[in-house]
Amino acid sequence: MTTPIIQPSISVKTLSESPNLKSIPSNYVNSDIYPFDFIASKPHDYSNSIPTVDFSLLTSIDPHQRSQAINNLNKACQEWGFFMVVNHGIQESLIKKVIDGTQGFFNLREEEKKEFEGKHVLDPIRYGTSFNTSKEKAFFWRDYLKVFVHPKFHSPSKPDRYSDIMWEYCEKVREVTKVLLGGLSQGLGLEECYLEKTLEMKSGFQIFIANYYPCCPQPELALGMPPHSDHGLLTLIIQNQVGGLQVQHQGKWIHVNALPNSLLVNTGDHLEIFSNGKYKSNVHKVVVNNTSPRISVAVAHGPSLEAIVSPASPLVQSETNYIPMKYKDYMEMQQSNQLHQKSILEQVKIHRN
Ligand SMILES: O=C(O)CCC(=O)C(=O)O
Ligand SMILES: [Fe+2]
Repeated sequence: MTTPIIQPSISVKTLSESPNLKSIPSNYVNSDIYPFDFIASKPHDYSNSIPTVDFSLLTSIDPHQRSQAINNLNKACQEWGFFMVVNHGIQESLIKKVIDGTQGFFNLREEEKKEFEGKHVLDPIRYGTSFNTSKEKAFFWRDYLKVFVHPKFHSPSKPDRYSDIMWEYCEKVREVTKVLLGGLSQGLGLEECYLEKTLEMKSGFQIFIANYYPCCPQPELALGMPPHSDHGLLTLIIQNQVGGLQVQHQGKWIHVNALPNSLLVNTGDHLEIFSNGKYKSNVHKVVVNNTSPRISVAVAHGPSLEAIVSPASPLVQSETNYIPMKYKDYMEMQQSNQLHQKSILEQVKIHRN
């Protein structure tokens, strides 16, 4: 049994707090859209096999250690498109502040959060629910806050100190990303700074995405986020202690059991394009539960919004596999449509038979 349709403009946090909510409104039911056991099935728990990248080895002055770390990173991106970074040097206390500040934001009154609603997908601050309610048949059990933080830093004015915390965290996470991208550039057989220069990373786009997935009375019918890949190059994710992220690997869904204090990293569509298909963007989804709200903060890093991205020329021997496109246009297209698998990447992919 499900409750009748409610207006999509209400946040799922507010909805989940309605007294005696025993079932979800029918317009949040995703189980009709996805195959029967897609949401409720127990995911494979191969968490132990998820690749781990030791960041301290990647920055080691010992060339042997560094080259082993690059091989490891290269393998993780080729085989999974997903890995966990440990020893990254971002303090646990800062990560906690980001999560607590995010909780503080979502705890604001609905009218206060609505001040940050945003009207267009390219508005630098955008609070909302689901992914794109104007295009979706069924909504997702997720509220979000999306903020453009680089090259120009924006932030919501509430709650107190959230802006400072966001700024400090985004600077640090951008530094970590820079090192990872340098390693990946070398993993592709290019110079360490090749990717950074070609994609104009000095004015690279960085977006802070805070996600709130409240407790859900029927988690077997709802989805936090549908299967999708991210735009951009690398997305770095932190979460409260609550799991829910699942990544696709060799056709199976793997539940991500995050190592304490690790950064979870997804490869995005533009890394796939830039590498001419060597590093496939990862498909992931988020499931919800009925015991604890989940908070995650995903910071996505892409080229400059003005960069026209195509496969790196040294990697194109005879065939380019992707049509060049301005990153800004790609992002706008992704954000204005339904989020579904790799549907946007498919539009620039060249299929040969
Ligand atoms: O909540 C998560 O762990 C992942 C969120 C996500 O996939 C996204 O914001 O693109
Ligand atoms: Fe994602």
